[in-house]
Amino acid sequence: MTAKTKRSPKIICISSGKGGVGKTSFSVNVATALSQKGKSVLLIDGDLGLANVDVVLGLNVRHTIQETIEEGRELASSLVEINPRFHVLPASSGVPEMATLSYEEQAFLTNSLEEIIDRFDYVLIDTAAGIGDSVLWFNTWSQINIVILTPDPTSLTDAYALIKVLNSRHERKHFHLLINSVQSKKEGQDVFTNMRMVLERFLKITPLALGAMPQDKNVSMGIRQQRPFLLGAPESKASLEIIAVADRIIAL
Ligand SMILES: Nc1ncnc2c1ncn2[C@@H]1O[C@H](COP(=O)(O)OP(=O)(O)OP(=O)(O)O)[C@@H](O)[C@H]1O
Repeated sequence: MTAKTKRSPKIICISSGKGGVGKTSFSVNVATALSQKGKSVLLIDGDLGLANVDVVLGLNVRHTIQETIEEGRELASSLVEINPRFHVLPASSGVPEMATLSYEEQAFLTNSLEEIIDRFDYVLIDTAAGIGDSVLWFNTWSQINIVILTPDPTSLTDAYALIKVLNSRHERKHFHLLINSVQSKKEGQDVFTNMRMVLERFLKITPLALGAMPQDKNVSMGIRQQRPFLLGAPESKASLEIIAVADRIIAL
């Protein structure tokens, strides 16, 4: 692919409501899997004030999205190449004001993003936790909304709250659920069925199942080693599920 090749990327937002449920780990690894399958991927760190995609990948970041918003620096200058088919757009950490962009800043960032994304097949956004403005805005900018939840009841509650807000205030109707840290396939199915019943009953939304990631020590090891578990442990249960999820994303 040359830098000038124009594409029509699929924009995919990855959110959860609750923090610490595995968004960043999932985003980094599914981006790696898509790139291994020959797709050109941009992963945006959408946690604008408390970024960690760069940490999980062990990147040496020179410029971030913050400099585009605050100084007008060209967004393309912040792109970090992981490999020719996988780029990252890092954000800043410890900058609280980045978490709440004004309407003008959001519009400026949207325009800047739209100038660079047509080089990619997939644009993935790893959002912040919670249901703050930037989370809602990235979700409405995207075509595909992935919501990650774990079997933990508080995770279900927060995922439901996120979907409710996106549905009631932003008219989003289609959600793909990724159940993370399950002990068995059955547990993943049970959590999905439970969430689907609640969403159908109270919001008239029928979610789609994207997959169930097993609890796997290779996931936390990958984070500690600052390397995708898909590369460090390609035969692990987590890697096999990530590859299956990447195939399902390609089929969407
Ligand atoms: N499938 C899994 N098996 C084992 N550990 C996991 C799994 N998924 C995530 N974890 C662990 O959970 C922790 C949080 O993961 P991660 O940082 O990806 O979550 P997050 O949702 O991005 O967090 P935040 O909301 O703070 O951005 C990490 O220590 C990670 O190793």
